Amino acid sequence: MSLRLQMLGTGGAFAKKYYNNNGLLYTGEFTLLIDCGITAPLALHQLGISLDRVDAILITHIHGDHVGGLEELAFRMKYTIGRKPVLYIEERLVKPLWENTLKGGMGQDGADSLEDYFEVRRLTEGHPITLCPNLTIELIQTPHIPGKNSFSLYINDEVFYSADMTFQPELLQQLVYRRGCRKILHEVQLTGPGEVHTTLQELLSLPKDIRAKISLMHYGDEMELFVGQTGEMQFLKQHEIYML
Ligand SMILES: O=c1ccn([C@@H]2O[C@@H]3COP(=O)(O)O[C@H]3[C@H]2O)c(=O)[nH]1
Ligand SMILES: [Zn+2]
Ligand SMILES: [Zn+2]
Repeated sequence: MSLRLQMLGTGGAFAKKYYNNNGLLYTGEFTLLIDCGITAPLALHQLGISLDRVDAILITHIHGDHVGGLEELAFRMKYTIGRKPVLYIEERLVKPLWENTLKGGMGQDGADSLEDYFEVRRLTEGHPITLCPNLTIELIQTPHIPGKNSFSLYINDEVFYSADMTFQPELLQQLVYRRGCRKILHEVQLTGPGEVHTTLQELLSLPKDIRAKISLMHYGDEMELFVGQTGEMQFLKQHEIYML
């Protein structure tokens, strides 16, 4: 069965209408949660998806809209389901995720590491890993904020899912023209000066054949004002299921 993607949310860090930009990737036999932000537990609840149906979580980087739901998810798994969630995480994110984000709430009763709550599967950038027979993911490090590691995903050697990142036209061209990338799910900042994100104006400067492969996500609450102004690029919609 081919891959399907359902976004629990498609909003940027401060968006209220569209929830955090977190997605469920379905292979038919395996379900991966890509990022688990503050709104992820509520979004799963509203969709009627129990935590038990999530086989693994993968995080792209450490910001609240991407990891802020991990405490609730792991506590509920521990105390109500009795199972540790599988967590795919780039090796350089392990320490900061525990020491700087989760330890304050979850360090208790002798629990003092990420492994006390998760089945941790460490990833290395540039080394693809097969999560199940028809799902392979390669992490590609992409610039976001100086000093903060952030990793985009290259799925099954043909679909690019951007983490939060600044505009990287050479990477997008290399993926499309040299690696056969046929779909790009890309974050976008609609207003203001980008700085730590990729702006709509920057994406509009890409060649038309690349724009035609892009769907937009991680946008602000003003999204509707921009419908019709994004060229060939379409906004991903929350909850809709897309074939990848
Ligand atoms: O140097 C900085 C650092 C952060 N921020 C904001 O904080 C948000 C954190 O989540 P995000 O990465 O989805 O989006 C970020 C931006 O909205 C910023 O504008 N400039
Ligand atoms: Zn974000
Ligand atoms: Zn971020």
